[in-house]
Amino acid sequence: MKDRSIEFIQSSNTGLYDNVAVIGAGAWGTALACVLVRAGRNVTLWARRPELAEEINSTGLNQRYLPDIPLPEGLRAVSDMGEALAGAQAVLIVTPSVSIREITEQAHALAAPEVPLFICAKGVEKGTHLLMSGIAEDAAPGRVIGVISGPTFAVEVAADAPTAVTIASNEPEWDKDIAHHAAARMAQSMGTYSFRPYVSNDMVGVEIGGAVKNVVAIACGILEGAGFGMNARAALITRGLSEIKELAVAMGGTRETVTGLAGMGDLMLTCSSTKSRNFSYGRQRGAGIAHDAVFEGKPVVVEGHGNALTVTDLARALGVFMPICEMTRSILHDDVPIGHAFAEYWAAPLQAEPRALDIEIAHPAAEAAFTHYGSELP
Ligand SMILES: NC(=O)C1=CN([C@@H]2O[C@H](COP(=O)(O)OP(=O)(O)OC[C@H]3O[C@@H](n4cnc5c(N)ncnc54)[C@H](OP(=O)(O)O)[C@@H]3O)[C@@H](O)[C@H]2O)C=CC1
Ligand SMILES: O=C(CO)COP(=O)(O)O
Repeated sequence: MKDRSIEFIQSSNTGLYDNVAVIGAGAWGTALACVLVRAGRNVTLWARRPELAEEINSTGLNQRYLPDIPLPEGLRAVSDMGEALAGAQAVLIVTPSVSIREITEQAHALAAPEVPLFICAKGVEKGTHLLMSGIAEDAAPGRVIGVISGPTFAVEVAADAPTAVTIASNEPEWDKDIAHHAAARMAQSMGTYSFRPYVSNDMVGVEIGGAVKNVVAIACGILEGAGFGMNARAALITRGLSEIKELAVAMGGTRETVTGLAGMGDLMLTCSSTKSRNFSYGRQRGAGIAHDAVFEGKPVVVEGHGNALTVTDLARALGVFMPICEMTRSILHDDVPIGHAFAEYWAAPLQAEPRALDIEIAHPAAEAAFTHYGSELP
């Protein structure tokens, strides 16, 4: 049967957010601002450095974050957050996860109270174990909070390549009044011929996918850098999905969301391309390059590095076992040699698939795995 509420949205523009502020002019913030301009919205992009705002306005480029990609006409950048938020009907917050609390507090103080905030960073906060939406609910009490996530390399989105995302928000009873639901309004406000948003009311499921896939992508990169083949990568992606599923369900999300764009979609993308900073970081570490020398020593946002700690802290607190994330944590944060960490994972007692069956069988060659990988790898 046809979904009549969706039909209503398609035939109505009353719910559009005409004026949108995008907070953060890095790769992802600038790419999302491009989408919104192409969708016909009035967009103000906030850059914390005035010289970056000036470059975007005067050259139509953001060379540091999106080299040589022409930005659409009509995109206006400012470095005063108050100016960016004046008149905004919706706000996208697109800075790295460690800055989301501070930036959300600032935006909350400046934006009109009815304006929803959509968080576009991926991660879990250190100490509190909060997802990005949880931080925002803390930092901006009483406000509608949404998230945008999915398999989306910024460089492709900025270049107008076909891309699908999931947009979720924290409003109750969204199915009863979908035309006025913030996720649906934002989906309609930013959809273009190339950019296809899906809507969801499972923020937790959407966010767990985004946070954990970066950790698994580092693990996949490490194994590739260390010389493993595609079989090992496929195993990690699949078992990584199982870890995402277990954590999401423990947090109140659904398995279905995890198999969607923001879970499986983003996991597949990030674990299989050197366009991913997380995968590339892992690949360099796997090839024996020290943390400080990765990306030739230039600072690059690699969310999975810090999230290897925060995701496993969260999982431990909930009693969820995430062996791939634990392996990654031990390599990145506890200096465990890659071969040893991998053997620890690979030589664990054999289990059922799915793991919910809770069966453990002795590994017939656990010692050999330690001998083999422990001595073969860096
Ligand atoms: N790039 C991508 O393909 C995608 C990224 N994301 C997520 O989006 C988030 C942002 O990533 P991305 O845009 O790629 O990162 P970038 O490194 O490209 O840009 C980061 C931006 O945030 C600003 N910034 C950094 N630290 C702070 C701070 N403490 N306070 C305020 N602004 C700050 C930077 O400003 P300055 O230039 O002044 O340093 C820069 O404008 C991450 O969580 C990432 O996982 C999600 C989907 C796709
Ligand atoms: O989140 C992303 C793609 O969906 C971007 O991945 P990286 O941060 O690894 O580049």
